[in-house]
Amino acid sequence: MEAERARLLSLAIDFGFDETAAKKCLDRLIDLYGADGKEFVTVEHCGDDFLAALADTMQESEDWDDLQAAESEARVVLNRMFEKEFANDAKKDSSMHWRLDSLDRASSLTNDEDSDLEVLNQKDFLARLPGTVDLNNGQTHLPLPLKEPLKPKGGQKCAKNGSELTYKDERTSASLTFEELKAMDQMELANVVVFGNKTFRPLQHQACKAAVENRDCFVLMPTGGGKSLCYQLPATLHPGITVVICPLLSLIQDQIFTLNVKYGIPATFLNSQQTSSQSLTVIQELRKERPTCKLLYVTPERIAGNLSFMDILRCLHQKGLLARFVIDEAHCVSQWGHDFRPDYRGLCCLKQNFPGVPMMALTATATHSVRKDILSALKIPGALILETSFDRPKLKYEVVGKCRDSLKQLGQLIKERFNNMCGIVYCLSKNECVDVSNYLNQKCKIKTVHYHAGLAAHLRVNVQKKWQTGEVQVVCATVAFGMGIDKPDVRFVIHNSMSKSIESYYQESGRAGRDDLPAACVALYQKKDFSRIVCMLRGGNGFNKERFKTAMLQARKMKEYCELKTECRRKMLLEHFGESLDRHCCKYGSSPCDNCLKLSS
Ligand SMILES: Nc1ncnc2c1ncn2[C@@H]1O[C@H](COP(=O)(O)OP(=O)(O)OP(=O)(O)O)[C@@H](O)[C@H]1O
Ligand SMILES: [Mg+2]
Repeated sequence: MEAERARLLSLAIDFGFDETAAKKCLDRLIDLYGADGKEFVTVEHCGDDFLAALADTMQESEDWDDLQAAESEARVVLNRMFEKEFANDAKKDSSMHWRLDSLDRASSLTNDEDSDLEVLNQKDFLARLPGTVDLNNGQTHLPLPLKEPLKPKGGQKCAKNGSELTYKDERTSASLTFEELKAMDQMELANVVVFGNKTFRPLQHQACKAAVENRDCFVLMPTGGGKSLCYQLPATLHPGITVVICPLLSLIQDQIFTLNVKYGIPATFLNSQQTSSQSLTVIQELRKERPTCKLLYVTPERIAGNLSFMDILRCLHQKGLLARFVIDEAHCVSQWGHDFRPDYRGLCCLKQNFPGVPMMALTATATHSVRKDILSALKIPGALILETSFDRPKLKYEVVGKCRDSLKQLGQLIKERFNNMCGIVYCLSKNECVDVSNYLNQKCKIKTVHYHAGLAAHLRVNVQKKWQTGEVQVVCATVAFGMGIDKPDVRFVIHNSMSKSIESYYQESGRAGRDDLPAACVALYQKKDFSRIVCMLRGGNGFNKERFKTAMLQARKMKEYCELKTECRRKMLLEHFGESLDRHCCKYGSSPCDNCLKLSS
């Protein structure tokens, strides 16, 4: 008993809990188990329960962030977009078009009655671009892009099994010649003309092709790898509607805006929080003989067990207009994933009810067991699996032990290594981001702003704008910052507190270096942060014992990452996702992790 007591105490201390509080809590636990249950008081039997009880007894001084606030704001924004659109529609007597005059060119390709690209041959297609191409004159150039012109980029590399794929000059303000356009297939042309991309990124073309061939497929690509295009492009080529299941309103908001406003592709949404008149308008559109919208975004609870929605899908299917189901952020399907959502489990009904309708599932974070679970839950065991390496070779992974004055340490780190560079500092709670931001501003004269889900929507937009335009250097944020944020030149992501899982860490740190230039991912670590994670997991909405255990396992793995002494951090991250890496690739690569760097020096 004494030996177990000592083990449990050392477990608590190892996880950063205060020793006196741990002793008290352990005495209570031993009392609870009583004389008969003594043999069960072991680390193996009740280690997690002990840590959980300990977390419960700790003073709740932190304001944990959750995505609820961001979600309700997104609902308001979506509602506004919706109302505005339909107010305009009443005037122009058309439906489901979010047109912008400046994007008429794109709209004319996708919104017109007979606009499905498949019915157009290449010549027709080009001829429909107003005043841009003289088909009798091979020299004429088609001006790009429909999106904001971006400067040509350096080659971005993606290594898979030793082979290197390079993608460069992704979007360019340079024009393409007629010859170049003529040599393109239908998908390449749509990529250029509708989406403003010069080339496909690795696997995008294969994924689009699989979709066009109506195959079920599972796409695994790193964060920011370009998964959306894999289903948005085929949606513009196919007749009918692509139904996209997306877990968060904030992600839907971002996609709806991009599709309608940037690309001129009509897209709409249904969620359980719309007013009945709003959903009725969408439903009427869907029930039309020939609906205009090409993509329909829905949240998962809209599908599972919803008979009226199933009926709408059935009607679309009967008319041959149900093009595809897309499950974005598919890791939410799996209980073993880092972001399990019970409603995603109900998506099995899609294949059951519509076996002939192809399905595409996409994620950036799935271990091998999660993948298997996703495929079986969605009932697509034979899906074509398309995966690129999760490696981000230009990201330098490091862990720095926190000193006593950790804020000073953070300020110095930014000043010395990332002076005037753009970055994100991730914090665990709302009050932590406010404190860190204030300290960096006042004591270190680093221009920062804070961001969490509790800020009003207009403040959040403001913060994002200031950071995006470079008016401030650093955002101190909770995990609420990141969804839909796609800034290319983030040079560093520092975790001021440990992430709750390897998956979250990979996603959050992956916001660095999207321009494929070197960037640093630094985790500041101290044991105490683990106990904060335990408190957060205990306090989370909809606490559930089983999920707590899974979350604890995930957090432990993250702790292991932070405590690696000599092993390669990149290797551990990749192995977590089932990918093997020869350590030499990190050690002799362009951005070795801190441990590999130590080895070579
Ligand atoms: N072929 C391409 N050429 C140039 N830019 C591209 C291409 N494909 C996608 N992009 C751009 O890359 C960015 C990231 O794309 P997207 O949001 O689809 O990534 P994602 O894989 O869904 O990332 P996340 O895992 O964060 O959701 C977007 O700005 C998108 O416009
Ligand atoms: Mg995405």
